[in-house]
Amino acid sequence: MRVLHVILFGVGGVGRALVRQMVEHRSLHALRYGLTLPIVALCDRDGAVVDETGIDDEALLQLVDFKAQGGRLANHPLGGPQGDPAGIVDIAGRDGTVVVDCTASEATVPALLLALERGYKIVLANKKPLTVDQEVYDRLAAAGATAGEEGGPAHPLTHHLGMSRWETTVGAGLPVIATLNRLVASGDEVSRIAGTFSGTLGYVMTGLQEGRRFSEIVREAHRLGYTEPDPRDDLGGIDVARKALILARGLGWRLDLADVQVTGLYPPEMDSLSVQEFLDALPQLDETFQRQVAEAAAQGQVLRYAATVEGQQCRVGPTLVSADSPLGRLRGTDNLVEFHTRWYHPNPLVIQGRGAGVDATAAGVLSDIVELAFTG
Ligand SMILES: NC(=O)C1=CN([C@@H]2O[C@H](COP(=O)(O)OP(=O)(O)OC[C@H]3O[C@@H](n4cnc5c(N)ncnc54)[C@H](O)[C@@H]3O)[C@@H](O)[C@H]2O)C=CC1
Ligand SMILES: N[C@@H](CC=O)C(=O)O
Repeated sequence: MRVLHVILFGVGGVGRALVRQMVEHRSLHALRYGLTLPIVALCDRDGAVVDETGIDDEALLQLVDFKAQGGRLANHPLGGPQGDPAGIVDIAGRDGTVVVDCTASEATVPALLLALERGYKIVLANKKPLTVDQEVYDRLAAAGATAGEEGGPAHPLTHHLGMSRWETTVGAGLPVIATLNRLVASGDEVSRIAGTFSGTLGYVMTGLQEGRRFSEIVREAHRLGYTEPDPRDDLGGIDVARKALILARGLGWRLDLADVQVTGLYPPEMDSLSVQEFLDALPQLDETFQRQVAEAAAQGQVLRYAATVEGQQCRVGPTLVSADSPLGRLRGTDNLVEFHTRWYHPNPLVIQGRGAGVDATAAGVLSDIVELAFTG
């Protein structure tokens, strides 16, 4: 039996769905792939449960229920405090370990880098480690590869070869990163990537079209687990900007988050509010959106939040499109990603489907883990 020991950071919506799916599919993985995936550490923001033999399934399910009710692992009878993710990798890691990041925090970066230094594998749903400094991206992406020709970093697509996966960082469970990597690996020339990359903003825009109030739809998207922990990351465009940057860096472009041109959907004075205050203040934006959507509808148009990666530049922001266009016909959390390339021309290669949701995302993370068990 092949064994991959799992250290999981983040037991929020995606992390909990992942644990449930891992437990549910244990026999599938054993019978079909001869694979077992013991979870040796489960970590939240300030606590952890560690068991080097693998936390048993009954305890895992109990722990995710405890987390769903707002519990902290530091206070659980099986758990204890932790303030240092790299320390967890140090004590719980061993040959054949995969570190899975389902947080929305930069605090995991040292743990991920340590994991790669030790020869462990990594899977990220978290976009932040990939969108901080270019140097961190290079180290995460180039793991396991030899240095580039002048001793510089190895090519930033080498993660595809075996040590790491971050498929769900763009388009949740949709195969966007795998497609990008395959296009690049084949020598195809990607000239433009465009579309709508946010499940939350798709849900909001199509909800507005149905005549619903902006505030009501955003609160619902938050409750359903589509938004980032702070929904301003979605509404301000920074989450889509991160996705655009991940795609651009995947093409080998050397850009930073500050280089992405971002237009947000709420006024900057709302940045100083707490998350709850922001959610409470949303009705003040209802009328503006209602008017914009009505004006657009009168012209046969709808509002979408679009992204473009082209000519060494990334741009994200609201735009009006024909209600009859591919973007205009999208519904709910669906994303649409077009790859315009030398071989996919004039018609682009298109990926479309659910782009947010904890179950689809967790399933994407689980596929990444299973794939990594057979690489490297
Ligand atoms: N929800 C979705 O549809 C999708 C989410 N993602 C990404 O997956 C990640 C998780 O998303 P959700 O589960 O929805 O968010 P969430 O807010 O429900 O869960 C994140 C969890 O990480 C924990 N955390 C924060 N810092 C930590 C640390 N240093 N160590 C351990 N745990 C820490 C938080 O306490 C929280 O419980 C995010 O990065 C998000 O961008 C990606 C694709 C789709
Ligand atoms: N908040 C994000 C979740 C996936 O990355 C979105 O709505 O797309």
